[in-house]
Amino acid sequence: PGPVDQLAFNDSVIAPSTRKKINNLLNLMDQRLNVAQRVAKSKWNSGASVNDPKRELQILDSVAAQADALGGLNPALVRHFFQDQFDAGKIIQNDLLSEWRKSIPTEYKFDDAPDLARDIRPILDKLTPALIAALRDVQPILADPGVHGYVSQTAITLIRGDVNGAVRRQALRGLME
Ligand SMILES: O=C(O)C(=O)C[C@]1(C(=O)O)C=C[C@@H](O)C=C1
Repeated sequence: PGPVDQLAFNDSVIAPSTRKKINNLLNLMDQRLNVAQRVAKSKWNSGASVNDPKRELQILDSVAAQADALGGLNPALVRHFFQDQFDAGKIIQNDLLSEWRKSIPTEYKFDDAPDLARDIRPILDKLTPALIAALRDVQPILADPGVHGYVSQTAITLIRGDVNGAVRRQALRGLME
C-alpha cells in the first residue's frame, strides 16, 4: 500500500471507543499541566522550591490507595504515571522560573499569584481521581496495535505543555513503555 492507504489503515485500526478513552486521559493530563504556570507564580512569590518530595510522596500514597480500592489498575503504572506528571510539571515550572530570573527583578512579586495550599493544590487534588479513572480505562488497551502511535500523535494537539515537546514526552513516558 502507498502512504495514503497506510494512513487510512492506521487510522481505522483505532476503534472510536479507544480514541475516546485516550483523548479523555490526554485532556486531563493537559488540564493538570496547565496548573503548573500558576504553581510557578506562587513559588516565585513565596520562594518555595519547585521540588517538594514530601508532597509528591503524599500524592503517590494516596493514588496507590485509590487505585487499590478501585481495582483493575497496575500499582506500578499508577505511581509511574503520576511521577511523570509531577516531573513534566516541574519542567514547566523550572523553565518559567529561570526565564523570570533573567527578566524580572528578584524583589518583584506577582500580584495575581495564587496561594499554593489554598488555591492550587485543591485543583490538583480534584483532578487526581479523574486521572486515575481515565488511566484505568486506558491501561488495558495500551498494548493494542497502533495505540502508542495514536497516543503520541494525538498528544501533540491535546497536550500543549511547551514548544519543544520535552514536557509532553515526560508526561507520556510511563504510558509508552
Ligand atoms: O504542589 C506543589 O508544590 C507542586 O509544585 C505541584 C507538584 C505536582 O505536580 O503535584 C509538582 C512538584 C512538586 O514536587 C510537588 C507537587
